[in-house]
Amino acid sequence: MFQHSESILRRAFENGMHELGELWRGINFMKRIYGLSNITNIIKDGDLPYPTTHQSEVAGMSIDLRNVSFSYPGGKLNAKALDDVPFSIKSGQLVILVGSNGSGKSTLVKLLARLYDASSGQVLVDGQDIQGYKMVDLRRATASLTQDHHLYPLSLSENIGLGNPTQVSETNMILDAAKKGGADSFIAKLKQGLSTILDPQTVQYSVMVQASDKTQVEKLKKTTDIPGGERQRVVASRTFMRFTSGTVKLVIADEGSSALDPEGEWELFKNLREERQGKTMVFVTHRFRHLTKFANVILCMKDPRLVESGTHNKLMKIPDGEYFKLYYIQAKAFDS
Ligand SMILES: Nc1ncnc2c1ncn2[C@@H]1O[C@H](COP(=O)(O)OP(=O)(O)OP(=O)(O)O)[C@@H](O)[C@H]1O
Repeated sequence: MFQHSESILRRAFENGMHELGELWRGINFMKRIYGLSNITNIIKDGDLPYPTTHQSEVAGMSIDLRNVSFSYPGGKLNAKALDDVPFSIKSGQLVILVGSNGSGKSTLVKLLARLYDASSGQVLVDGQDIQGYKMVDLRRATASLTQDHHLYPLSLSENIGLGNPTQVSETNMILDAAKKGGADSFIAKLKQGLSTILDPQTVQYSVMVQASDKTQVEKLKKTTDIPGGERQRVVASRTFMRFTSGTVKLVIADEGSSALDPEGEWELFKNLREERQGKTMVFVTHRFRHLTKFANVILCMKDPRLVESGTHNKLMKIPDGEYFKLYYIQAKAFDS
């Protein structure tokens, strides 16, 4: 009797502690959301509409980097994430950005998406300084598919439909986007299909807890109702939904397929390529071998500089070159 009461008491105490922990996490989460409203955007907005009336409505974005250098605010003293990088991407080109870890690939695409401004040098979009354009127009014209995208505690249909909010209830468009993003098969296996609501406790593990709280992030990752590969498929489907807006002129895919199996990744890039009409595409991936024959330009980074650029055939003619080396390393790592 005593033992029974003690075990009930202990369980009640443990449950109470667990609930307290949840409450504490919830309060911290809310605090961080309210904290966001105090953050001011240090990137200055421009006033030029994009696309301008001179630009073709149907052409992809052209991009020129003029000797761009960049250091992260608060990063290591004098550490450059990009050093004197020049290149040109013509409207509608498919570009593959390669390089070893930490060579500056993600930083480069963050500058193209204007998440940061260059510390020196200039980024030109369709011949004009990127800083002159209205940010909202540039965002509307850019679709980014990265590892960091979030899912929301909404239905799968809404999670995909948010790519084009005006069409969020168009089931056929959403189904088509899910197919292109590779999410259709796993969604079909769910009892509630597209109507499945993602669990608010687990779906946003990366924002529910501090990223530095690694144990908690790992715990939530394990209990999440949608595993990594499937998350990426849903996020990719949202990108395809975004294309239905007709406003996208630049597509950036930065390791947005890293959690997919090779077949899933191949399929995703094939479907992206099929949407090329009127869009410039920049793909960042360590598994680039299957893409090389489609690339107009390959940009090869080596910390933190652009060391080679050109077609696959041109770069493979530099036998001790960086691209040549990466090509064989990744071929061994991923194709065996
Ligand atoms: N937010 C940040 N603050 C400070 N330094 C950063 C930040 N993000 C990246 N860096 C540094 O900038 C450099 C370039 O990083 P970046 O992420 O662009 O490389 P990457 O080529 O995309 O690497 P990977 O292939 O591993 O994704 C690295 O030295 C990195 O440590």
